[in-house]
Amino acid sequence: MTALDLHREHNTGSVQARELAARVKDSGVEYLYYQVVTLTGRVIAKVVPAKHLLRNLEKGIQFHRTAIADLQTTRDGVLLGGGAQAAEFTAMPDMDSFNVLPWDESVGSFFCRLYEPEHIPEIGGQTLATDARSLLIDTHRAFRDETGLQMKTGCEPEMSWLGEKLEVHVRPGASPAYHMGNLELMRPIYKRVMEYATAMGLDMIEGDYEDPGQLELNWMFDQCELTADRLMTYRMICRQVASEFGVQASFMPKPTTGSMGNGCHHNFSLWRGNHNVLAEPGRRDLHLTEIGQHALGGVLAHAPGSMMMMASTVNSYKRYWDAGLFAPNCVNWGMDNKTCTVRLSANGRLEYKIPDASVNPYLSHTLLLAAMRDGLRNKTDPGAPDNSNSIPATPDRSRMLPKTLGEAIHCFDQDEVIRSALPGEMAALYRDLKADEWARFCAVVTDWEKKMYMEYLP
Ligand SMILES: NC(=O)CC[C@H](N)C(=O)O
Repeated sequence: MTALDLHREHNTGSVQARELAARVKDSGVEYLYYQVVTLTGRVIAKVVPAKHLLRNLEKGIQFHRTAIADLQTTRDGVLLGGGAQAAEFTAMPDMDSFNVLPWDESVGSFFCRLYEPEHIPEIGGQTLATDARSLLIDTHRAFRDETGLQMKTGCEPEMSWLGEKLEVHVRPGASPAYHMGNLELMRPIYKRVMEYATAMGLDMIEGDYEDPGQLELNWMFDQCELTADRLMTYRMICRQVASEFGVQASFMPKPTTGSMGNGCHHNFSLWRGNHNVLAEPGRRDLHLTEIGQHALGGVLAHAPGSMMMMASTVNSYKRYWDAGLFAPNCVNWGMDNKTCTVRLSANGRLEYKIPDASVNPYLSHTLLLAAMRDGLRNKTDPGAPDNSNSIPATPDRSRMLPKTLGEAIHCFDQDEVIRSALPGEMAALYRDLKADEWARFCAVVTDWEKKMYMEYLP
């Protein structure tokens, strides 16, 4: 049986399938979005009238891959799906991802997993090698099988809301963070986002205003694959709310020079059943168990190698250059130390601060699992916690994180554990996309250069 057969069997034969069909029928949903997340974290979709649900659960939805550069697969260097072969791929809906759009309850949605179509010899019915969402689900399952542990995470997406009416005055030398007046300015927006998010299954827990226009809203931590889906849903909600209010919602990692960047810190913990193995039960002083230290050791050892995916755009790196604005720039960890790459933020919870708001959460979580598995296997020592209370402007070279996308590509190439955490074709495609992005950026003459050099006379 292929992976596609198994998915189909589940979508057609199970009690869940019958219940879902009844639920969709009763819900008044008339249209369904079949959503696919691409390698660079875009959501693409097809819409189908809901009366075809049973057919779609069985046969899936076909997408023409040549139109989707960030999902392309090749075989022996030849584009699969190009030319005469024109192989579409099959997107199979995950039934438990069903949701209804709160802003138009006649529309429902699913997230899908992707498969090679059945007629392609040898690989027909296998998972599409470039499907990061499937990769996370499979990697987490393998991690559980090997270690007996599962990863729970909570993401902290920061983002910028831009619009004339949202501009705030910042007194020179002061920070607008937590300012009540600023939060009030955002009230209609955060209320609408939280209303939609709650309706779509996110258990909202808190929110705050940070730098000008920057809002962070959090929801409850959960299994890592659910958190990843919810981050995608959250971004879609923000886009919708922005259009309702005529403003712009941006997840750009560093929208303004000199202001804080938009991070997306990942808080993670490891669980055996109901027990969080990062902490000793009942112990109150801040501590990290031996198993937690090994997992952390892996995360730190592979932080440079995974940065191409954690901070995946040219712009991402501007966040780390501004020492003092709480984005890390070297490989270190600390006990409740906000300047570090990983912070033990509470007993049982590690906060990984490299990922930014544009991250593909399926890739970031996959790489966290791969790095932790390596740390657990090798009992990697994370070193002593860093007690210094500032981000070094010039960190010790041996502990430096890559400071450009170009350097991050190089670090990825050097890290066998991280490269092999992705199927070969996915690693190659992602690297190509990023190398192309970096090369195109390097060729652009910026305003900064013009200001610096246009008038320069020796
Ligand atoms: N609240 C904070 O710790 C700020 C984080 C910071 N905005 C970042 O880029 O990661």
